[in-house]
This record gives sequence, C-alpha cells and structure tokens, in this order.
Amino acid sequence: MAKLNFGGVEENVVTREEFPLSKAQEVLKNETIAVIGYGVQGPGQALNQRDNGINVIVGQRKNSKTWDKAIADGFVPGETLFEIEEALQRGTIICYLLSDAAQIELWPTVKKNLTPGKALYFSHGFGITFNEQTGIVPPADVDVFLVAPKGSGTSLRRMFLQGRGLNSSYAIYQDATGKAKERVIALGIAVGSGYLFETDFKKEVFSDLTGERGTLMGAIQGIFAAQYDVLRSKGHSPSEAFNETVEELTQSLMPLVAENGMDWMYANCSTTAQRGALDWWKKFRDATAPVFNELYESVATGQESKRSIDSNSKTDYREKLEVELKELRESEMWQAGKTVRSLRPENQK
Ligand SMILES: NC(=O)C1=CN([C@@H]2O[C@H](COP(=O)(O)OP(=O)(O)OC[C@H]3O[C@@H](n4cnc5c(N)ncnc54)[C@H](O)[C@@H]3O)[C@@H](O)[C@H]2O)C=CC1
Ligand SMILES: CC(=O)[C@](C)(O)C(=O)O
Ligand SMILES: [Mg+2]
Ligand SMILES: [Mg+2]
Repeated sequence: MAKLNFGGVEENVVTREEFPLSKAQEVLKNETIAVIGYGVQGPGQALNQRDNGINVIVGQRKNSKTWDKAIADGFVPGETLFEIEEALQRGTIICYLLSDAAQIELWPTVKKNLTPGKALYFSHGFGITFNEQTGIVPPADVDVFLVAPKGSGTSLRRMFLQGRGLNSSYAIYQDATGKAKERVIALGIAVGSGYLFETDFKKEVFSDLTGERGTLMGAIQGIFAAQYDVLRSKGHSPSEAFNETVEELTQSLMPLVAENGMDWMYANCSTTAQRGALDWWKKFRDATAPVFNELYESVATGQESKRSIDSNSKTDYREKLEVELKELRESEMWQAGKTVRSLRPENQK
C-alpha cells in the first residue's frame, strides 16, 4: 500500500511494486476463478488472468455467440469452459461479469452455488448498491468485493498486451473469510490493473454511472454535436466542422493531455488559443454544472439504475440500443468522421 498525494489529498493506493504478480499468483494459487459472462469485461479479465498464470475458467451459455468467442480465444469446453452452473460449482471465486441487468435474472442460480468460504466478485457496484431493485443480497458466509477497471474491457486487454495497465478501483463489501483484502488485490493485479485505488460499492457505482453519462460518453457526444451543428449552421463544411470538433481533439490534443495534463496541452497550442481557452472554460463549466448536479441526483436516487434495468432486461434490448447507435453512426457528423478517419495517411491503402 503506497500513500500518495492527489492534489493535496493523501490516498492509499496499491501499485504493482508492493503487490507484484508473483504475490497475486501466490494468493490465488489454490483458487479457481470462474468468470461468468464473456461480453466485454469477461474476455479482457479472463485472458489477462490466464496469461498471468491464474487458474481461470469461463462460464457461458452453451452454443451462444459468446461461448464460441471463448472457444476462439482458446478456452476448452470441459476443461476451462463450462456451462454457467458447472462453472459456478467449480469456481471458488465467482466473477459476476454478466451485464448488470442480466445479473438479476441469473442471481438465484449464482446464490445457490455460493457455498461458505467462496467469494463473489463484481466489476461494478450496481447489483449490490441497488439491491432493492436487483435482489442481489449475498449470503453472509462468503467474501464480496469488486475490482472496477476504469475503462473498457477491450482497452484492459489491449493495454495488457502492450505491457501497460488500466487503472481500477477496488472495494470490499463483505469479508467473511478474513482474506477478502488479499483476494481482491490479487485479482486486481491478475486482471491487469495499472494501479488500484480504494472505494466502496456505493461510491463506485455513483461515480461510474455519472462518468459514463457525463464527460466519458454522454456529455462529450452532446458537446461535440452542439459545436458541430453551430459550425455547420454558420456555413462551415463538414470537414472543417468535424476536424475542429473531434479529429484534432482525438489525434493531437487529447494525447497531449494524457501525456502531461491540460496546461501542457494548452502550452503546446498558440497563445491565441491559450487566451481564448482560459477565458471560456469557466463559462462552459458553469453552464454544465447544473446538468451534472441533476445527473448525480438521478443516479443517487436510483432513477438511472431503474432506467437501465427496465430497458436492458427486455429481450430486444440489444436491438433497441443498436437503433440508437445507428442513428449516431449515420448522423452527418459521424459520417463525416468516417471519411476523415479513412483519409488518415495510416489508413490509406
Ligand atoms: N463494458 C465494460 O468495459 C465495463 C463493464 N463493467 C461492468 O462489468 C460487468 C460486465 O459488463 P459487460 O462485459 O459490458 O457486460 P455485457 O453487457 O457485455 O454482457 C456480458 C455478458 O452477459 C451476457 N448476458 C446478457 N444477458 C444475459 C442473460 N439474460 N443470461 C445470461 N447471460 C447474459 C451477454 O451475452 C454477455 O456475454 C458489468 O457489471 C459492467 O457494469 C465495468 C467496467 C467497464
Ligand atoms: C467502460 C466503463 O468504464 C464504463 C463506461 O463505465 C462502462 O462500460 O460501464
Ligand atoms: Mg466505468
Ligand atoms: Mg460503467
């Protein structure tokens, strides 16, 4: 555990230095990690664990697309790939990586197989925090914890293969065995986390639901669309509007922010741009703060979780999501983006 200063606030974090992979392997050496769900997080976490020498198996619905995906990834039916109930019986740590809505439906089967001393692992605080909506109340004699990668499972795997690591939060909800902390940290390292920071189930889900509806996915699409539409309404071409709204950000400026912070990115732009950005950013902050407060309230009161469960429990939830994703994809802005991406020199045939 390292104590680091985050903008004046001291936090305990876990780095690979004081909890190396060898220690994670030692902690987990007698465990069978059963990854239930092979959508986005499932593959990333299962493959990284396997590459890290952890005894991991996958539980999926037989002859489903994701069953076939697990086979294509090298999991072997009857050896490391099982139908869900058998994987639950074999697993000593159950990684519950179905979609949050699907976790509700399967919970009775999972609960039945949570025998004393096992552990129930999540990558989101959703099911436990909103258990009045989900019904997910674990038995008292099992460990319950989470490792929440702060990013897509696809990135978790890509970064692992590049020798990098996606940061994760971790939280312990129940420590029935007295070993919950070492189990959760070991798993955090085994799934390929960069560093681990501590949270609790409620803070993880409140922040995560806010972030994905806010700057990470929802607000960013909204601000892109607003600027693009204004530029187009003033007669700017799609190329000019898209490059000025998205392409320059993703290709040039965000990598500079990632490298060394916002002031570094500003300092690598013109002084004209710096003056303007420093004059305007607070205006955007003040205009959006009320929306973020409304969003957080909607998360904290369970409205967002209810909306997610109601929508994503319907049998045609994926088709419904695809209709709206198609609208995004076929919007002028993102159609212009498709052409802009194709014109990147590295994409030229
Ligand atoms: N997508 C991501 O990168 C991230 C996900 N998480 C969390 O990880 C967990 C898993 O998320 P994802 O991988 O995105 O899930 P997902 O939405 O991709 O679904 C995972 C699996 O659940 C299966 N599934 C769906 N409905 C089912 C049902 N009724 N019965 C049996 N299986 C069913 C799907 O076929 C899929 O294989 C969730 O708690 C999520 O909040 C956390 C961080 C990032
Ligand atoms: C990728 C991630 O961290 C999200 C946006 O919270 C999610 O996929 O739920
Ligand atoms: Mg997230
Ligand atoms: Mg999320």
